[in-house]
Amino acid sequence: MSERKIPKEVIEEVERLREEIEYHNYRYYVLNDPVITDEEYDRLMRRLIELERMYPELVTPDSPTQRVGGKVLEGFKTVKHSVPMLSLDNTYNEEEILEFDRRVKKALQEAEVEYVAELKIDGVSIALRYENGRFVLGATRGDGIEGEDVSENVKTVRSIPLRLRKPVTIEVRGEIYMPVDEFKRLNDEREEEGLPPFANPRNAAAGTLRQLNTALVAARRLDSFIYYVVHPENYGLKTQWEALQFLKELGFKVNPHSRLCKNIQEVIDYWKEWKERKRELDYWVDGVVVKVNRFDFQRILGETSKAPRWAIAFKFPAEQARTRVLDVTIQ
Ligand SMILES: NC(=O)c1cnc(OC2CCCC2)nc1N
Repeated sequence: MSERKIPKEVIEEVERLREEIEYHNYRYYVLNDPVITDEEYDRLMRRLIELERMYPELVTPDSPTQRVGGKVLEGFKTVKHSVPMLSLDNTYNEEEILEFDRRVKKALQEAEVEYVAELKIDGVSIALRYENGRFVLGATRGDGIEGEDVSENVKTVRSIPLRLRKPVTIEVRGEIYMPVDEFKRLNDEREEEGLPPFANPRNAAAGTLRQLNTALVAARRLDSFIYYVVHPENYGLKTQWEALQFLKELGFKVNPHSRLCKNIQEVIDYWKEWKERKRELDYWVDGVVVKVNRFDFQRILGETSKAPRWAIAFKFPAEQARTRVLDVTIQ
């Protein structure tokens, strides 16, 4: 069949709808500050779905219509990480975090070292690749060297942009998590269906990302926080704090509670504050991730095969297992 000529105004309308819909996804899911009603948003999406159905050759992998899922995959391809996805060593108390600070200062021969303190989101690590600002790959951590290509499922996470606000080629990393109220709703649903409940939001997020039916993933509300730029020097970034700002400018959802600390004492103060305040959050956190702020210092400190020497997890005390039975006070 000869190539059907698609009217220019159709191509223009499709492109405009894509930009507009992705902009509203950004406003709603990243900024939590929508500027149109749900009805207006649905009307835009329905119009784009209709045009893509009339002209399937116009569909692109980064079209917002791909966010509603509908594919059932055979399996996930394996993908090699550009640089290993490292894990974190753990510390559990002030004495151990002070020891980390001493080790860092000794290796750097520095008297003062700035840190970035970030809430440790209890979710699933994810690597995201973009080419000229367009989403091309989402991969799980796997064994740190290789992960699974879960791109089709990642596209359903509304806070993960399909197109960046700058046309950069970049890889970023972060956490995909399930908000607590979605976790509760999902477990209620599973109980009604006679399915076993998920033990915690992390397992629920991991289990969802492993689904081969993307419509099912789209029906569950996963969210994200991005915290890492691969090869930050390629973008003129000198510190982790600058990297977090850059990620925000690109359109990623970045955790608003991260704090630049001028010394380890401020890190300890931050940890003490959030050990108490974490109940205010609608996602689970299991501690604080402490990172040396300057990238030149990170390069000097380097990594072991498993974890960086320039970052560490400062865990909150484990909560005693929540008893389902209400505490009964003896009258
Ligand atoms: N769960 C988190 O919130 C989290 C995890 N990891 C990192 O940093 C990686 C970057 C290099 C080693 C650890 N930061 C975080 N905030």
